[in-house]
Amino acid sequence: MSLSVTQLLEGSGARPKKGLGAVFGLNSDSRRIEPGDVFFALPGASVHGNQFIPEAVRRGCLAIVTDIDPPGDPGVPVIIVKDVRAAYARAASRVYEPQPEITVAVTGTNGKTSVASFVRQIWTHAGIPGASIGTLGVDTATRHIDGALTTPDSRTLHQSMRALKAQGINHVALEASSHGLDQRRLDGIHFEAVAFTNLSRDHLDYHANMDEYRDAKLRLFTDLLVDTGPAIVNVDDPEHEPFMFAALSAGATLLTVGREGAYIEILSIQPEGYGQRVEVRHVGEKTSFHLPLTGEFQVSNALIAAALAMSSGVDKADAFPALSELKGAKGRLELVAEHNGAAIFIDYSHKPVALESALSALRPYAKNKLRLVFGAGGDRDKGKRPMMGEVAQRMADDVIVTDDNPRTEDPATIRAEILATATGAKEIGDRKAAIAAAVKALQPGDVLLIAGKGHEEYQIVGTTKHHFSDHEAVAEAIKG
Ligand SMILES: CC(=O)N[C@H]1[C@@H](OP(=O)(O)OP(=O)(O)OC[C@H]2O[C@@H](n3ccc(=O)[nH]c3=O)[C@H](O)[C@@H]2O)O[C@H](CO)[C@@H](O)[C@@H]1O[C@H](C)C(=O)N[C@@H](C)C(=O)N[C@H](CCC(=O)O)C(=O)O
Ligand SMILES: Nc1ncnc2c1ncn2[C@@H]1O[C@H](COP(=O)(O)OP(=O)(O)OP(=O)(O)O)[C@@H](O)[C@H]1O
Ligand SMILES: N[C@H](CCC[C@H](N)C(=O)O)C(=O)O
Ligand SMILES: [Mg+2]
Repeated sequence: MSLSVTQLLEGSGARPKKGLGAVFGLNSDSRRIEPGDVFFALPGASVHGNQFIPEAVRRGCLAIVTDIDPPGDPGVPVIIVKDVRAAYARAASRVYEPQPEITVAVTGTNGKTSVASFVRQIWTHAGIPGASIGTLGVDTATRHIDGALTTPDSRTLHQSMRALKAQGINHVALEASSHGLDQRRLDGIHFEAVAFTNLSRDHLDYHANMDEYRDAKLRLFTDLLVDTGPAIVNVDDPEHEPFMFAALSAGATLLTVGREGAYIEILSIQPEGYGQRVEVRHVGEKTSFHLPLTGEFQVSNALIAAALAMSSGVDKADAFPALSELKGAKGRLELVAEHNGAAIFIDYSHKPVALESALSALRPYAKNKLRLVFGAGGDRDKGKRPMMGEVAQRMADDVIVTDDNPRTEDPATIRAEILATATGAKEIGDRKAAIAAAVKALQPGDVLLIAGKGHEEYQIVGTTKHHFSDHEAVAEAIKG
């Protein structure tokens, strides 16, 4: 379908001159402009896209949309809008039509990937073809495509969604990251239902403080939900109130979930093997089910997912039974092997509260020692490092501090920042060697947690991405 620039920018406040040709496509990266595209020059974290206007023009862009007057005369029409990131997102949703009609989104510091995956699995169980988009990439019941960001760039996102629609998929569950919300990557979507899992420290390298981090996440509730749509809030999280009030003031239908939940109330949780038996009350009616996942936090994730699924077309009669069939997202407290009478788990905890949740979930299974191998990513929030060291020191019996993705930082400095609080830990920088040493040390009754990289199949050192998989490192260590 071809659009005019006016149609592309509807709602942005701009009044483009008449007579511009039909838009071929759009891009915010000058290096990828094709003839007939509109170039959206965005205010970036490091540079302003206006710098790249000459390149975009050279490559044949039809017009430029930006938020401040660019220097000189670029030679093509320039359209100034107030919020160019939001305009870009809305334009992408129009250019890549048709889009799936039912979209839901989850935000929060931990649990987004798990919830999005669970919603997709519940839809599938109920006979609804669905997809999840987030940290893992784009997933349907039968296909997986790797992704780069948790919340993709608007253009990539809407292209992926159009491809899903073409496969007959009308239901999509999305992860809304704070970067994604702050950068308006999702502003082309009106969500059918939204959810909040929890809030704790993360990304303070990007957001100035916790208030700004929270405000970015609140946008999902205040700006992106359809009128009166369901807003699901985990009321067991100490930070839930602002989300509850945001939902109410936005006129949303508030659905609370948790031990204190009114929509889904958790009545009891009992361990059943590595899984758990859960009893809940859903709108007055009691239901019990086996959740085949380790960790109480997964109960919260599963129930939030059930609430999102029931808010987007799934019957209660299908939603709760589906929870007994859930598969954990890859590398989310995943039992990967049993060796010498010990259990080995891989988990994506790379934030203090996530690490704490994972260790406390595993403690009951450690008849002997609870062992931990972990590190912290470079070029990311440095404040997380001593906090994670403190959690490790307090909650694990044996700790090896190793490398995560050092990126452009000195790996030894990152380790030292963790070791400052994990004073009893050993240090083995090479992650493969650290995993081998931890596996070798396993005694019957031990539990080993390898934290931080979860599903990742790479390690970023400097700016190079090397192949690396915790799963493979464990398998090799077991083989000896
Ligand atoms: C800090 C951050 O979020 N950066 C994202 C942001 O880039 P930016 O605005 O900083 O870009 P910039 O380099 O300043 O450039 C400004 C503009 O000039 C354009 N440009 C640049 C160079 C050029 O030659 N020509 C050109 O047109 C750029 O395309 C951009 O539009 O917008 C880009 C396009 O959407 C993203 O790819 C990029 O993600 C980077 C790669 C990234 O690593 N982001 C991470 C931190 C992130 O977003 N993580 C979250 C949370 C993860 C989680 O908790 O799960 C995520 O959603 O993944
Ligand atoms: N509800 C929860 N409460 C506390 N910790 C959790 C919760 N859900 C998951 N975790 C922890 O956080 C880790 C990441 O989980 P998940 O990938 O589902 O979250 P996410 O929000 O998508 O994270 P990211 O922002 O890194 O993509 C898990 O491996 C686990 O350690
Ligand atoms: N989306 C997150 C992932 C972190 C994963 C961890 N392994 C690390 O490299 O810090 C980020 O980019 O901050
Ligand atoms: Mg995620």
